[in-house]
Amino acid sequence: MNEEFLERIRSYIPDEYDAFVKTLSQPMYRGLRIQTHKIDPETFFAHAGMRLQKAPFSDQIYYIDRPMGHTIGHIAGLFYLQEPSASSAVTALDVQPDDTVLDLCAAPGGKSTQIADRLTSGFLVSNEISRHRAMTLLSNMERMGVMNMAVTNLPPEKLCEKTAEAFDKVLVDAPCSGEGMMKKHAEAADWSLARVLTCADRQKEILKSAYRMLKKDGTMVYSTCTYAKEENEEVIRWFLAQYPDMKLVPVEASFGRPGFGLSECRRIFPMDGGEGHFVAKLVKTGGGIGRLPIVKSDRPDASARTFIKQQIGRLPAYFQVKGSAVFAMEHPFLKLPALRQGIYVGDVLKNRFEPAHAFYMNADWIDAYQMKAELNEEQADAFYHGMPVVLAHSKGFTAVCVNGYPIGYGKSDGRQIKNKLPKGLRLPPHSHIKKEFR
Ligand SMILES: C[S@@+](CC[C@H](N)C(=O)[O-])C[C@H]1O[C@@H](n2cnc3c(N)ncnc32)[C@H](O)[C@@H]1O
Repeated sequence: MNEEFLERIRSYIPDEYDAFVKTLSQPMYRGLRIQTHKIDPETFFAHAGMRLQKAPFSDQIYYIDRPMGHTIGHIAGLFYLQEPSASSAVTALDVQPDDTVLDLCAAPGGKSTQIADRLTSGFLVSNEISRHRAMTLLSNMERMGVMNMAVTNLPPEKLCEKTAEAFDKVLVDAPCSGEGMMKKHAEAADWSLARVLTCADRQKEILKSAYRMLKKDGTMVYSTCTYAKEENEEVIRWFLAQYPDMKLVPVEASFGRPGFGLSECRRIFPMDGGEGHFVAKLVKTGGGIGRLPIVKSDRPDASARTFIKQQIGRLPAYFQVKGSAVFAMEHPFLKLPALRQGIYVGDVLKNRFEPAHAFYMNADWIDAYQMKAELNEEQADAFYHGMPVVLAHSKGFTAVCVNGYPIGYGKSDGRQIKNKLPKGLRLPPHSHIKKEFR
């Protein structure tokens, strides 16, 4: 481990330095956050046949001691695997069900899916500057079944041209030197002060745009997964000096410990039960109140409307049609260049409608799907390898479920269900769905 880095940690927490060093040779904390829009914790634990120990950073985050990807629960979007202390930032944001929220640095989506789990009539814009990472963000939003959202792939300064003062809540989970993730990422172990300072400059630039997008009386949370003061308290001090109408308020939480010299903030070290996070909460006392740029709803082709009514018994309030593709949600669509808005319902093709995988993953429609084929573990494993499933079922498109939770969809001919799982989501031949958390 880099000596200069360790010396800095010693200067931060002299009394706990030995305890900190000891944590560096221990395994990383792993967390599992239940997506309550899909499943309540009691039902989840009943299916899992076990209990997990709660972590202190948010309501639904638990410790796990083994990898939990490739399990049915994960594939169905019943939970998100998240470093436990990373869930602290959204706790501090205190999202209300009808909030309009911006997650400015959102990929791969741990905090965005956590925010979405707090919203009902509200709306989430999840932005990610890197195209590649934005695609991962989108696939996680689909897996977790988030509907009232836009995934954008814009530099913050471009996004704020379209959405000035439009958000009640803004999360800036800033790119950082990642000192708290050194055990996980080799590049974070390649520590240098120059890198810390470069990150601090970038964080300040991002905050300038974040400020512009926050409404008067809106709340901003700034977070990092690094211990460096230059990227944490010093960035906040700079921000408060630049924008006197931003007021630092206490993160009212029992996790972690106060920031260095800024007691309103929280710092989490590995001795506090997570790999490491910094969280600051600010309120904007000046400025104005803007609006999201909304567009009129489209009217999709009759084949799409008939299909949706058959499948979920009603029509969502808003649609967008782009070429053959139909998207839906319960919030108006935005005039914004986005990778995705709403749920991708499917495509109007010649004489028929072809649904999309995302249509069947919607967290809000789990009880609404009229066609559900229930698979056992063996059938689910075959399905996830792209195979057809031999199962008597009424003809037509159907959600394919385990314990009532969709993991994808297929088309039944009465005796067999043709597999419609997108190729990119299929498991390689030699790996298998793990039996736990089904
Ligand atoms: C700490 S990660 C975000 C993690 C995410 N919030 C989560 O919970 O899954 C920071 C993100 O900021 C993005 N980023 C990098 N440079 C940026 C910039 N100049 N403006 C905005 N975002 C940037 C990175 O690509 C990265 O995905």
